[in-house]
Amino acid sequence: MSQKNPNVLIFSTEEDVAESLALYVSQLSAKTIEEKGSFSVVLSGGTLIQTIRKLTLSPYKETVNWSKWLIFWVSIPKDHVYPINYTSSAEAVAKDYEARLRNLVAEKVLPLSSTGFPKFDLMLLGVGHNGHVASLFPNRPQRYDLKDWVTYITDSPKLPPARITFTFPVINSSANTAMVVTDKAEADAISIALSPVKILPPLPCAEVKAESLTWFLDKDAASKLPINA
Ligand SMILES: O=C1O[C@H](COP(=O)(O)O)[C@@H](O)[C@H](O)[C@H]1O
Repeated sequence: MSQKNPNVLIFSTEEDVAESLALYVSQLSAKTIEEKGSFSVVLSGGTLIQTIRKLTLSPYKETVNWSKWLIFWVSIPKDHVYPINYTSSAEAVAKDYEARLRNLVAEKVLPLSSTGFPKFDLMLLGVGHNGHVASLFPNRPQRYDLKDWVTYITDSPKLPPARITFTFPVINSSANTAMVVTDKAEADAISIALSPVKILPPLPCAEVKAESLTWFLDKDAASKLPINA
């Protein structure tokens, strides 16, 4: 994967981020469907779900070719996974999800990247105030998992404690990734992640890579970037 510098877009308001994100996703969807006939999209949880709301409104709800979309959830609070038997453990839920992904790759519904991990067309990620992405947290070993496609955590520092998550090798095999942040609480993490001065260990949100990586920030989230100082 060739890694270019990320594209950092800063908007005055959350509403402007939502507008721009809907346009970005709809254009990428149209281009990808024309090229390969489908569009695989990974959604993480959090406020991102609210920020992509404009895709469900006109003109996008009529113009996006939804029938060609494949949607995957990165980080699923165990209690919200209704189709899965949520009396089973987070470990079993993660294994089940990975097995389903492996089937989709075997059936050629999802391509395999040259990295050996599935390649999604678009990964939509938020960032937590401690710099986590998906459910890959600082000070938790899951962020260093280079083997699994899907892993689990039972002591998440953010509720709920039991979650499943894609691992970094999957996240970083994506063709396009949008990091969407619209909250002042994440401003410190954003400034650390986008600083040319690197800290060790890096925050998880600083470890996200993609062939095309775009940050969608509102002015609150971007308030601690040097350009806004
Ligand atoms: O726990 C999580 O939090 C982050 C940030 O959530 P937000 O509500 O502050 O946007 C989210 O992006 C991630 O998917 C989720 O696992």
